[in-house]
Amino acid sequence: MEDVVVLDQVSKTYRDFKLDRVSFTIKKGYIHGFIGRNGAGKTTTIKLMMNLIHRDEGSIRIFGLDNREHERKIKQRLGFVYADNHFYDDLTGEQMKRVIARFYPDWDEKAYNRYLKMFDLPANKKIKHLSRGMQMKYSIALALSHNADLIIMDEPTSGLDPVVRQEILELLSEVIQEGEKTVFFSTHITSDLEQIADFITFIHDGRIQFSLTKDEVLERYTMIKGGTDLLDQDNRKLFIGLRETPYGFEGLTTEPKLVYQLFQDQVLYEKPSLEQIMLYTVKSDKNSTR
Ligand SMILES: Nc1ncnc2c1ncn2[C@@H]1O[C@H](COP(=O)(O)OP(=O)(O)OP(=O)(O)O)[C@@H](O)[C@H]1O
Repeated sequence: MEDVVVLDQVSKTYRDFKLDRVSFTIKKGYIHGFIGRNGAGKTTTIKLMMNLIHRDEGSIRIFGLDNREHERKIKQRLGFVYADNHFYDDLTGEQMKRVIARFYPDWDEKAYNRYLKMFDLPANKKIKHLSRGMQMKYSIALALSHNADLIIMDEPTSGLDPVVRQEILELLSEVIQEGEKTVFFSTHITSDLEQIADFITFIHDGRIQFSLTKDEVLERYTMIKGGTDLLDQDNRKLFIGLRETPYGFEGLTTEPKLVYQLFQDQVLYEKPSLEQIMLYTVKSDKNSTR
């Protein structure tokens, strides 16, 4: 598998936050999701990749090139979609397109018109008069129309209704079908990733918790449910995170075989959702830093 992006030990310190030695790779031809809570460091990481802010340490290579030394060359092959509308509000879609198209020798007018139609986007309406969903679709259409090999998006589906979100997810799946293009996007919406992501990187408090294929993530963790009377000081250590109620406990583990040796059929073994994995991993982190 070819690496499109390689982050190696990338750090950035703000007054109250440190992005701490972040390393992961993005593989060509796949959809790669980037999850984490508010303030975990997703936007900071993306800004570093886009060379919008300067890293303190580490290296970032995109298409095999250093992202600072070869910024222009890289950006010709890259489509970047922001969470908020960064277009000139008073321009119409058509006027905006003319501004953007000039920057890209590979601009594909036919593709642009096809995406406008596919997304049902009016070309002659002022951008400020488009809904949020439409603005997002418009940004994606622009990114795709200059034939970008890599699309990077910061929270593309947040604040959108389920129908528009689904349309965008389907489009992204279509984009990678031929194996030439790569999509990387950050989100809080784990169900979007369950649906379409091939790879998932999870960041918490400025540190990467894991960067794996979706199948590896789902195989790694097991959710155990049973009565709280089964728990003692020792076997609690088998769980990454535990939630106890008067009716029983629910715990996430990466050691289902050890749990089975102890509890066998006294507990239930279930596949966790990505959301549960995120919640329980974060919880355990809180406990360990107390
Ligand atoms: N320019 C800055 N100066 C100081 N602190 C900053 C700056 N930019 C971001 N931060 C801090 O860095 C932390 C990480 O922010 P970041 O925007 O990367 O998180 P995020 O994971 O994208 O969150 P969200 O999901 O809410 O967008 C936050 O605590 C934020 O306050």
